[in-house]
Amino acid sequence: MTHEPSSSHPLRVARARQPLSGAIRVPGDKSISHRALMFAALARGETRITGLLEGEDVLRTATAMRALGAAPVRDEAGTWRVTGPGVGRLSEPEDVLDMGNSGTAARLLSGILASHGLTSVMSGDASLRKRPMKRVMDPLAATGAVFLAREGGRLPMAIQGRADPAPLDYCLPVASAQVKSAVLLAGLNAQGETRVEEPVATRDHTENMLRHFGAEVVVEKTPTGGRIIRLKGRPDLVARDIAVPGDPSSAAFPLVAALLVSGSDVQITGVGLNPLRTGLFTTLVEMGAALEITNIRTEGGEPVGDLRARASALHGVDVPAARAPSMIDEYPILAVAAAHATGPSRFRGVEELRVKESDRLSATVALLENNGVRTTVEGDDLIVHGTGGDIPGGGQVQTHMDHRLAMSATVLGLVAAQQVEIDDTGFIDTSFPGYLALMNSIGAGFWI
Ligand SMILES: O=C(O)C1=C[C@@H](OP(=O)(O)O)[C@@H](O)[C@H](O)C1
Ligand SMILES: C=C(OP(=O)(O)O)C(=O)O
Repeated sequence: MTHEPSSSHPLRVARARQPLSGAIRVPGDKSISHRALMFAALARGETRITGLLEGEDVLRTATAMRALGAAPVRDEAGTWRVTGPGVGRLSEPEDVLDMGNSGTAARLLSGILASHGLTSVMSGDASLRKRPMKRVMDPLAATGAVFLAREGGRLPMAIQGRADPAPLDYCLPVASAQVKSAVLLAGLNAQGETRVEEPVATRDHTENMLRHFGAEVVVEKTPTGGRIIRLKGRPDLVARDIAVPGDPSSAAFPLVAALLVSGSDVQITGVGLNPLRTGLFTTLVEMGAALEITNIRTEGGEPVGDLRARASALHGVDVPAARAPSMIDEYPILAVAAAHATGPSRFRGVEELRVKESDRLSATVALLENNGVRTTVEGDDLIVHGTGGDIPGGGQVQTHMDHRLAMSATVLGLVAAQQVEIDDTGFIDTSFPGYLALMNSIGAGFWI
């Protein structure tokens, strides 16, 4: 069942009474987990996935792949086996595909559905039904697939896919790994070369996984920091095991909590360090964070390492727009760090925050303002006026069905003078099941 606000889980968070300490692991990477299930379904043979994130978003993808004729089987926590029908061989789903809260699942799956000769209908929860799908419908329509969506390109959406999709040549108008991935996934069943150009590099898990399963992918860096990706169509994708690293976007929450709660010392092991995901770590170090990254190794084709964060007096920072794709999901928690820091911080070019699970720009502003922290929005920039460790708190937080807002609010509560009241923490399960308990294991003292 999709978690809806009617079954909300409110939480009141009080200031931490002790330093946070200990060594933890965070759940598997959400982006890689969605892709692992999808690629396994498109490959010949049985793929074994370890470390799969069993959050609600990824379970939606597993259910959708089952409806399309793949057979994902859960052997034990995080360990799954998927037998793929293979590219071009998926079967027509009998019912609506419900993608819950997950933009990644909906957008990536659109690429697969457009390039198979079947008709499908996709929907999602109240948050996902508000999010723009035109960004994938527009490029994917050039395959010959037909899309029918609600006003403004919103779900529910019907897709009449093509068994012989035309290969695409597309330049991304927005920095979006989801759109890039939808185009590449559609290219798998197209004869000839699919080409995607991105003006700014975005997370490249799709490209890495395509190669992992045996596709020919050529990536060229452009002089201005972008990339051109070429995929040879109709590759023979062959099942290969996948080890999913810990999610850096999830690690962000205990990490920032450790930096802010006085006296803390926390280690987070096995965290993915793909350079297109680590903008937050770079930014925190610029703010003066005592953040060490050690034991860097490669696991399943992705760099992985261990993090150690110790409480630090942070100062304000100016985050360039070009860094946004490498930390796009981390702005709400970075805003909490900036609220605690000394001096102002400016996050440049964060317009994409407006189309996430909530309008994260407005919701982040409300999170801080309702708790006594001043903010300014100038065009597409967010400015947070740091309090120098003096966050009043005492506010109510509306999370708008957004897991990252909810987790950011819990961290704010740990360092605010007055309790912070959060309307619903239930959506945390979309990306970080067990978050509150894991935080309690290092001393957060959440009342759950
Ligand atoms: O490709 C992915 O796995 C993701 C890409 C990002 O979205 P956009 O592509 O919309 O930037 C990110 O916000 C999302 O959490 C996961
Ligand atoms: C934006 C996010 O996810 P999605 O787009 O998959 O809903 C997120 O996890 O922060």
